[in-house]
Amino acid sequence: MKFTKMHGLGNDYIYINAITETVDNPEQLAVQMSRQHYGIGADGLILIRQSDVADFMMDMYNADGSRAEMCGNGIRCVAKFVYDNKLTEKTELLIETLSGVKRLFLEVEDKIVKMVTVDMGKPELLSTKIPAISDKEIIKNEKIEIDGEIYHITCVSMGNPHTVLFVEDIREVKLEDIGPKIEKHPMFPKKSNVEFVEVITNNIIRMRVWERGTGITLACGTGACASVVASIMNDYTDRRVDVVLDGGILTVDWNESNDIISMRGPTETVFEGSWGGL
Ligand SMILES: N[C@@H](CCC[C@H](N)C(=O)O)C(=O)O
Repeated sequence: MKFTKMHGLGNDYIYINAITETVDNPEQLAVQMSRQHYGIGADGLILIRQSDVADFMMDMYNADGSRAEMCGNGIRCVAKFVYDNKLTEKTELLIETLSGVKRLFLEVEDKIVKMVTVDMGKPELLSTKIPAISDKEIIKNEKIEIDGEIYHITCVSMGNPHTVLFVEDIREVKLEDIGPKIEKHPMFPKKSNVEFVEVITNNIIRMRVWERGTGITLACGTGACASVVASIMNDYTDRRVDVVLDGGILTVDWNESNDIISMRGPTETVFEGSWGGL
């Protein structure tokens, strides 16, 4: 089976053209391929499938084999994959996900994809839709207690669930300790991605992420968008923000007139290979 390893700001996935390759058990394959030392090593697996309603479909699995509704960096890499592999010549594409169809724009110079922007759609703020169990309709700067400590959370869905926490100094956050406790907190029936954010200016935030189903990653596109939405909701930033992640910078814009979020950033192909049959 042919695969391609790609990343967006170090958020790395294994990409398979499932239009031509048969993948029987994607959940199990995601676990096997994503493992360091015994597999390829990645944050998860992304299958590119045919779509009845868009140009292509993205089918995404985290490193633990769980399926996710949306992946912001992954979908930008899917756009580069289909262009580079000549599955399309379009530089404006529609890609179906489990959270709807997204529009993508490729910036191409001399046939080389430089940057990819994705229209991520509208954020969902209703707690019932995130989903999060709460007596509040919108969870904005609400308290939760974990191990006797009080944390303030803001919850946003970008098709997938996110919990954002603002901190004074991001270097002091013990992500590997607190991340999984929030991810698996009983208030989140589908678990949650977790973002810690330090506001630098009203146009720059620093963010680190604990991803549902994967753990610490170098970047998260949906997480960057959720963090910008939470920053605006809490009056910390303007609507166009550079999000500084461990792996690089994503530019996120929450359009005031149509409520749509766009996200722009780089994508890279690392290598190609074949899996199995040895
Ligand atoms: N890294 C992704 C998000 C991947 C899915 C996430 N872990 C989930 O389970 O919701 C991104 O760039 O958005």
